[in-house]
Amino acid sequence: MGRRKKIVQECERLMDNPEHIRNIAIAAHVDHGKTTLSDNLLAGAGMISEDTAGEQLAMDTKEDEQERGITIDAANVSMTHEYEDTNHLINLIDTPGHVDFGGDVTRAMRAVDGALVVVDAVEGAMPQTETVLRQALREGVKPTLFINKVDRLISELQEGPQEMQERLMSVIADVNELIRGMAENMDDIPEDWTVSVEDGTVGFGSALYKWGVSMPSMQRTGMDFGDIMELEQNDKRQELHERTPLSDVVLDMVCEHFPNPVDAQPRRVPRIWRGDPDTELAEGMQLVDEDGDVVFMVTDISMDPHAGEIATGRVFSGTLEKGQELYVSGTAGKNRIQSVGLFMGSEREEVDRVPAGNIASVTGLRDAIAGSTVSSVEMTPFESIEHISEPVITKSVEAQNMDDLPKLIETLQQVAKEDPTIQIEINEDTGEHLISGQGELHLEVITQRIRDNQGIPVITGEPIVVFREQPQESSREVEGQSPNRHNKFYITVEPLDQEIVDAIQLGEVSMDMPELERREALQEAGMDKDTSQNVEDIHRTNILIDDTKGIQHLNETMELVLEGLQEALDDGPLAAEPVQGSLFRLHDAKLHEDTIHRGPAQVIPAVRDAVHRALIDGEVRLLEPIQDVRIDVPSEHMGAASGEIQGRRGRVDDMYQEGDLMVVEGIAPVEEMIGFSSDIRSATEGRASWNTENAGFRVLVDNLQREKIMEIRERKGMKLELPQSIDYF
Ligand SMILES: Nc1nc2c(ncn2[C@@H]2O[C@H](COP(=O)(O)OP(=O)(O)OP(=O)(O)O)[C@@H](O)[C@H]2O)c(=O)[nH]1
Repeated sequence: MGRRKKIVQECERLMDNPEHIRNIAIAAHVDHGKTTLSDNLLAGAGMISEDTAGEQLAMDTKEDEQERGITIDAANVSMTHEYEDTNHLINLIDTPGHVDFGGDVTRAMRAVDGALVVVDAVEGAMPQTETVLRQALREGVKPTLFINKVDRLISELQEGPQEMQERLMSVIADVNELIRGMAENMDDIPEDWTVSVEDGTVGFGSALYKWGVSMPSMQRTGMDFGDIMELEQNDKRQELHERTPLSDVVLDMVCEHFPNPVDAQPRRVPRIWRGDPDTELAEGMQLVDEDGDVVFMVTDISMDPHAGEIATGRVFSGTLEKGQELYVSGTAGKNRIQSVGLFMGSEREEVDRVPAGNIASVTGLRDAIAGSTVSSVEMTPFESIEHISEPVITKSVEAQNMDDLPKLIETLQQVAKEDPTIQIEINEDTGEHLISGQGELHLEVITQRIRDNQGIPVITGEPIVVFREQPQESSREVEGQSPNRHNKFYITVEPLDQEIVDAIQLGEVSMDMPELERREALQEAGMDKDTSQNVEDIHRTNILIDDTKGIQHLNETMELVLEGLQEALDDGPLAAEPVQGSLFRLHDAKLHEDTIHRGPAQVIPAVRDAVHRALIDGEVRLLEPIQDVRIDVPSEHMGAASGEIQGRRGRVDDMYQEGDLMVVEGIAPVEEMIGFSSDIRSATEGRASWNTENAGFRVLVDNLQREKIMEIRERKGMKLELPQSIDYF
């Protein structure tokens, strides 16, 4: 029997014993070495050869990932590891580090109970380190730390023991400060989730040279830091690897410090599922009961040329088997499982069954999307997976040949299914479709995959940024009238407090939650009690409050009112961009006695009209997406680097020295950052490394408002005039 088959068999044997399972993700800032580390673990588990680990990048399976040298899709692998004389099953997900693919990280966290956060010893904790820690904690996933590239401190930077120790301690202190800050507001996160060398939740080493150490490993092998420095300095890396192999150190840490599903699920389930806790179904999830009802959360959808669409995710209860007919949340009817499997890096191995507590990949769930709840009985779905960042950039895609149009539409629908951080607008009339995503690279990768993998020649437009509209002040009460003049709505708007906007964005407040819970969450975010009791709708990050009393027929008309509100908010009054962060109050309404005269054709335009008028009266402005920018450069290029931010309508907030480099930090509009990569490279002779992170939306400066609004209106084929009563620019 082949080695691989043996590993699969061993995995199957261990799947029924949740105490010996660990579901983990490896996450980090881009280029800190996750994929090289994962390769080491695969080699340690005997799945790829020791020699090629780190060169082969077994987890970056797609051609474009190998070409670009970065991870784009999260990849799964199941492996076994012997710890304290017991074999353990480890289901591991390697996640992308580039900010554009953050959606994959968020989804991966739903499937796992532990996150190994990798930090580059030289660069230290970086913006993406903070983001992945936040993503982990929000899902109730326990972090541990691996400080990578320690070889560089020794061989390249030639640091002495004292200096090196100080640097490593400061990385640990930074990571702990982040964890403490985030966990402060999360009641169910245990206090001891900070990491420390002493308790073995921190490892150090070099993924490239395949060695690693931790306090327990040093005690076991008898090696200390002095031995390591000596071997590394004398280029005896092979010996170092043999005496203290990275994979053993990390996998021991995983088995010792990450919770198994039996420990994790009772804590995690209440955080991610709001169904009735006193049911058999809930009990099945709490106990990781393989004989319970099937509950499977899909965290990833991918396409396999042979097997078709594969849904990967976490089995929280019951056992997945071929032939089962399962409900898929948000869709009618059931889907039938065609096959059940495990991922072994790029390849999927079919197995007979996958019980609770494991990560499974199944085919046949044609209605599932990333985020679906799949179950044997109808149930409250899991909380939706909140993505930290909204799409900020859009590109149009058109098929070069009209004959390809149906295939292109199908492919775009598939893309939307696989990646919820993408938004797709399909326009069958013009054939010009819009893809919105997290950044230039995100869209580039998707369009390239449509071209290369699907073989559809497409024409793409220039990337354009996504805007928002928001009122800046409280409006007066305005009236909106129906075309037949028999129905009237009286509305005001005011800007919504940022704290409430954040709570909506983080999923802490939603219309899906029980009313009492929602009220409390809103009050906690600063809303007064009366207002919180009258919330009628939350759409995007806008709230409608019903302040009316005893108006006849309003209840039965409310659905149409909400439809009008939502339409008005999806296409704001300035440039038909989405409205955000506003609070509307319905003060009064006059409705016609007869239903016939207060149908959709009357009520929807009346409300839409009132909403837009209120926004205009509330000094609505265009908002543009901005990014935090951090550039690391040698000091002689510091001026050029800060110039690159300032020259883009940006602002430099801080400049300081870190090691032998200068760090320039600031913010700049996403629109101006298009093309930044090549400009910064040439401005600094390729010596800069940089990182950008989406940082929400900001009001566009006044002197660009009119110009930008007109530009967008023209692009959308709207009338080239400002909406009535906007004469204040
Ligand atoms: N010197 C040194 N280089 C390393 C080490 N680990 C990784 N690298 C190098 O760092 C670069 C990035 O490594 P990857 O493993 O691709 O990093 P990653 O975090 O997976 O990157 P993304 O998946 O793109 O986010 C590669 O050139 C590696 O060879 C290490 O321990 N020491």
